[in-house]
Amino acid sequence: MDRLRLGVNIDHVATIRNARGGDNPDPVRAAVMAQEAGADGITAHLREDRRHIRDQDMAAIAAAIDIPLNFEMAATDEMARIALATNPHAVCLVPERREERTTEGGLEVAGDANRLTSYIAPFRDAGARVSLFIAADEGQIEASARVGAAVVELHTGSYCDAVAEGRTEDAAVELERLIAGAAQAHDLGLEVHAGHGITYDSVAPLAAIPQVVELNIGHFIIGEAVFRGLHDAMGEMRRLMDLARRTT
Ligand SMILES: CC(=O)[C@@H](O)[C@H](O)COP(=O)(O)O
Ligand SMILES: NCC(=O)COP(=O)(O)O
Repeated sequence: MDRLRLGVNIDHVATIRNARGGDNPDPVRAAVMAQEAGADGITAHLREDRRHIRDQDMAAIAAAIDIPLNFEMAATDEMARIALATNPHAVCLVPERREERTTEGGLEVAGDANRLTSYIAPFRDAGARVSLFIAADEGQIEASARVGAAVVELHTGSYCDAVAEGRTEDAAVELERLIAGAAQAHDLGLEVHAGHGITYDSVAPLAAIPQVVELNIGHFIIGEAVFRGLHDAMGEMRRLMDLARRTT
């Protein structure tokens, strides 16, 4: 199997910065360090409420890195304007609710297919790969192919929560859902990514799904970097990913 790509999400460096205001710690520096430490891409989520990444961060990250930038955002007109001006390698459309603590559930694609088809078109024309952050649900996967996305990123949050909370039966059910979803998406011609809530404890079974070519991981890596540095935190994740890939 090909080497699995590791996209590092640096949102939560900005969360720490914003807790105090000012400029430190700088998410742009984190993006450059992650690149130096072997990240295959940088993911950043410009939320509508700007709770972590801000507009100027996105432009600065895009200018500072040489690896692909995956611009996560809600499918709004405001975000389309900003993202098209930033010219990212990829945009990943995610559902957003201001009251949520973190991204809950996947994007509703099946029920919003006409609007999303038109929304995606200018990104495709601009050469950006469009990814949809969805639950591993048959109808949403089928709709993602229909609206013209190139990529789906399967939401791994429920699986990772079950692993973290020791709910092994739930974890097994969620993992089966992700395995089936990855196969379906791949058969429909979609590139398959996965992400959300991934830790050292939950990464291996996800990395072993053969159709998954990229994992996007942020919160855990940034937290772990507090204790062991970004290079080591990423290195351990890389090691676990490569090991799982080799042993399948
Ligand atoms: C879509 C996704 O999974 C990430 O962008 C994540 O949402 C970032 O962290 P927050 O949800 O805490 O903003
Ligand atoms: N799209 C998922 C992502 O970028 C990382 O999510 P998390 O690891 O911060 O939960």
